[in-house]
Amino acid sequence: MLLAIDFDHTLIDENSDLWVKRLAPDGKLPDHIEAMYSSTGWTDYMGSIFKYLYDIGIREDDIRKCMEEIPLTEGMADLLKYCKDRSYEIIIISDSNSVFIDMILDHTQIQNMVTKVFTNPAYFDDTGCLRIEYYHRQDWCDLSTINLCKGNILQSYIEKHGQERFDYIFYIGDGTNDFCPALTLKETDYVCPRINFRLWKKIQKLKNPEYKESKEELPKLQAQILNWSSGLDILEQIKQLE
Ligand SMILES: Cc1ncc(COP(=O)(O)O)c(C=O)c1O
Ligand SMILES: [Mg+2]
Repeated sequence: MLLAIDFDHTLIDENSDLWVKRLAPDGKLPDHIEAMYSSTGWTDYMGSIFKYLYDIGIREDDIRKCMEEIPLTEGMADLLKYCKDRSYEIIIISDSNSVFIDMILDHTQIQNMVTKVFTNPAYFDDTGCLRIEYYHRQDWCDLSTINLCKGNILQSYIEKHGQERFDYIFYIGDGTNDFCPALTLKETDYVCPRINFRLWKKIQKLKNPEYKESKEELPKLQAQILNWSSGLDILEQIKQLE
């Protein structure tokens, strides 16, 4: 069994990149930084936010405390613990960054339950400013951001470790950037969209008969769909498969 889990709004119940903005005065960033946001990639935008926070005196400890306030999503700690106890593999694939994810995994004591984290590498430089880099630079997938294609990461992981090792693969996510990995799954796998979030809405639309009859060429989703609002919904399904 392989569990591939998104981070923001999936493992944690917030978006860590948006959450860090509360360290700015009144939670507001200068317009020229906000103007850098792009839905095709937000790594440069986040890099500018980190530089700005550094310039106004925010340091590693402030960022850590800020990250430690973010709650895990309901049922996720139970789901991870159950899977870890059975030696199932758990990977995180996220377009956040390695510093935020490490801080939160350490604080919530789930670091040792996770086999591997795939995300944009980040570090505090010699002056103490948080820096972020692209996970990779990609031009093959227009469902993904330019710096991170989750479908490519998931499939590379499966190929590297051997498809036969995983009787079932669960991909758990919430956002539009989780659609690409969802499309790479087989009929025996499960895509788990968080109810009422963007991935769920996208998949609902795909299954709608009216949309099906339209002439638009539809992406093919082969995996079974397991909608969820708590990690326990996914845990229940895993128990049924055992
Ligand atoms: C600024 C920003 N950070 C992070 C994310 C999502 O990251 P993740 O892949 O961890 O859900 C989004 C999604 O739109 C975003 O806009
Ligand atoms: Mg997400």
